[in-house]
Amino acid sequence: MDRLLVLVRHGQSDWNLKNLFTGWKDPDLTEKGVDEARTAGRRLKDLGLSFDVAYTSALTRAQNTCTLILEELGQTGLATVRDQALNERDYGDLSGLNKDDARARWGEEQVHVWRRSYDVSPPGGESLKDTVARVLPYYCQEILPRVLRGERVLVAAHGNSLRALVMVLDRLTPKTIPSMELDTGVPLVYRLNADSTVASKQVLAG
Ligand SMILES: O=C(O)[C@@H](CO)OP(=O)(O)O
Repeated sequence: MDRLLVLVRHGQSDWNLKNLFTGWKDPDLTEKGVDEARTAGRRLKDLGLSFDVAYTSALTRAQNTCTLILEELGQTGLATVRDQALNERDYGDLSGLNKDDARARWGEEQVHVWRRSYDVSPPGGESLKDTVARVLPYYCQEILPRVLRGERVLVAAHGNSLRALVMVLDRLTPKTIPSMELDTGVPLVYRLNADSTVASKQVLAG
């Protein structure tokens, strides 16, 4: 049985381009982001992949990425579940601030800790650990059972909500997760074993 799970971070957003902390704010894709989403769809199609269900967040940039991928696959109208459990990590008081301005104000090191550490939360926001605690139950209850039944599942979400999932799938640790980056619009193609561990992983980068 092909237990297929594809994770893809949304294409470039307007606030990615402007270098702003985004979190639960809701900017749309840039033109480049639209291209990245379409390219992701074409790469999946070139592999001969298609899906039985798609999951995305409650945020526009992920939803539109999902729609564009499905268009490229000729699967417009596929059953798609939108849930805020898959939203980006909430950046709290940092949301809307420029990342370079934040570095100038609080220092490179502190900003890196807020962005990439496992358990340090930005003021008013979620740490990656908090994000794992939100995303993982949703994955285990809603997504994983479908994959294990042999449904082919696409998840279009966000840098940090997907880092939370990849951390679990790839068995990364609080020490190794800080160096793990996800590029916009690059699908991660996982095949799972019956016990939900990873059988294979393919990164569909250029
Ligand atoms: O701003 C954000 O919400 C995220 C993703 O774009 O940024 P970072 O890579 O700094 O976690």
